[in-house]
Amino acid sequence: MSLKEPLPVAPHPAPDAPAEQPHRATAWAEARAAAVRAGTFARAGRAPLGVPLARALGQVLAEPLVALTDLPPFDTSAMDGWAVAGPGPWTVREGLDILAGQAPGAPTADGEAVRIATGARVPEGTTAVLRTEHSRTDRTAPGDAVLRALREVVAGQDIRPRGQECRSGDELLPAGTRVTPAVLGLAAAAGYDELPVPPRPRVEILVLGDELLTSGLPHEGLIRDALGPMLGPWLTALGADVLATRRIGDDAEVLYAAVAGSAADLVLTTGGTAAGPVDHVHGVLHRAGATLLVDGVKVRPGHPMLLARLGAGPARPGHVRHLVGLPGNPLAAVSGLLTLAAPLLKALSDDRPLSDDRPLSDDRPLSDDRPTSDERNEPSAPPRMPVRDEVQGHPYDTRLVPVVRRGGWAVPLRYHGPAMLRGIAAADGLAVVPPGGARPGQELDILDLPWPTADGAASVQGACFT
Ligand SMILES: Nc1nc2c(c(=O)[nH]1)N[C@H]1C(S)=C(S)[C@@H](COP(=O)(O)OP(=O)(O)OC[C@H]3O[C@@H](n4cnc5c(N)ncnc54)[C@H](O)[C@@H]3O)O[C@H]1N2
Ligand code: MOO
Repeated sequence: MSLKEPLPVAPHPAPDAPAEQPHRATAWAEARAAAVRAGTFARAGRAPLGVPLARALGQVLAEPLVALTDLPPFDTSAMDGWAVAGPGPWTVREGLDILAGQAPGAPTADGEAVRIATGARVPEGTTAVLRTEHSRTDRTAPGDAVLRALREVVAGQDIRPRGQECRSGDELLPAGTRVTPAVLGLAAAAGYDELPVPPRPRVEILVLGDELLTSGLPHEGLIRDALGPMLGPWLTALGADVLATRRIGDDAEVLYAAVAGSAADLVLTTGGTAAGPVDHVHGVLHRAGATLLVDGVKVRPGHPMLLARLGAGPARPGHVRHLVGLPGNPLAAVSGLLTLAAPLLKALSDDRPLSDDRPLSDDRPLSDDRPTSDERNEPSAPPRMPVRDEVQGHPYDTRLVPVVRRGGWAVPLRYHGPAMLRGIAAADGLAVVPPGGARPGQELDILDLPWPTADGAASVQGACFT
């Protein structure tokens, strides 16, 4: 594979270009759609994973739950009492009590009765179970007794016949069912040790930058890594399995080896997306034979973000891997996370069956904007809210602005600069501000954060508003 020609964007304006020229980066909504396409494409090659019952809770069934046995698996006594054969009174077969979990007892002959416990296998020849409290035994001689019924006995009473609930091979639940505690119980009863669930997307985070410290205070030009501690938990909250967060520095060789050797479905890099002397992401992608699907997005902050398809990597032949390059500025990285990584991961872990109305591809021309039915509802429409205050817009690009929800309004927060996290840390979501800005009262899409927010109440305290 090679870099796509022509590139869909020119991320860096020519030196003599006037400021604020519309660049050829991908429009924000189209970039999200491209990320969905990438996730959907990668999903097609993923086989369900068998996980032990205890780990399946909360996931969805990747395949229908088909009974592996008849339920009940044998004719079962529903009560403690007597297995009887034919009409009474019955001769009691002493010393042959049948308990649950035992091998089948000897067949009962017409006119015989044998003691039986709830859940025990009903012996062949049994025509009914007589509850203890509906019976009387009269001793006729030492070791001999006769059993009499105190009520009418109906054939088959208190016997749960084999297969009453299901036959082996019956579909008990359809694919896509959420695994609840009750589903775990049913699955265990039906013979399952493991359940087939969609594999969680595996993500590896590569944090670039020689200037980053992992502890202590900034000093001598060095700053704290704000993205390493943030991205892993954020991706986990999005349902990903985070394999590792690795600090790579600004070493192109180490970055190449990490990208080429990653077994993850999604490699997420931070920093190094621009054109500075140590911004190695583009060079490494080129060397790795990656296909750039999105190279720059018309969004502020975060416009140098990118999405690429990588070669298969070490995990298995045909493994579809992608890389999302997040810009280094921390709020720009959040923007890339919500624009590219989150929709890709959502599509990758979507548990609805794939449609077959059009061959899947993650790099069909941007001009082909007819959605497949897999994409039709994706990314799912975010909630909308009126914005309380005027929000300044970018002339050509979408803006993502941290907001709190307060009294039915989205209230924009200060400290929304590309390098700042103070706004997003107090926010309930990010408002999507169209090019040109928004008037007070204008309805805006709000991107939710993948954790419970206080919907204003707690976040407002100490937050600074524009
Ligand atoms: N000539 C150009 N320069 C820049 C452009 C451009 O289009 N042309 N875009 C600017 C924009 S916008 C952004 S955003 C950044 C993106 O830069 P990179 O992705 O290459 O990121 P870095 O240069 O590595 O870092 C940028 C900035 O962020 C700080 N940083 C990086 N990683 C972390 C981290 N883990 N935690 C905290 N802070 C981090 C880094 O120290 C820099 O200050 O490029 C502009 N330049
Ligand atoms: O991505 Mo940058 O300024 O747009 O932070």
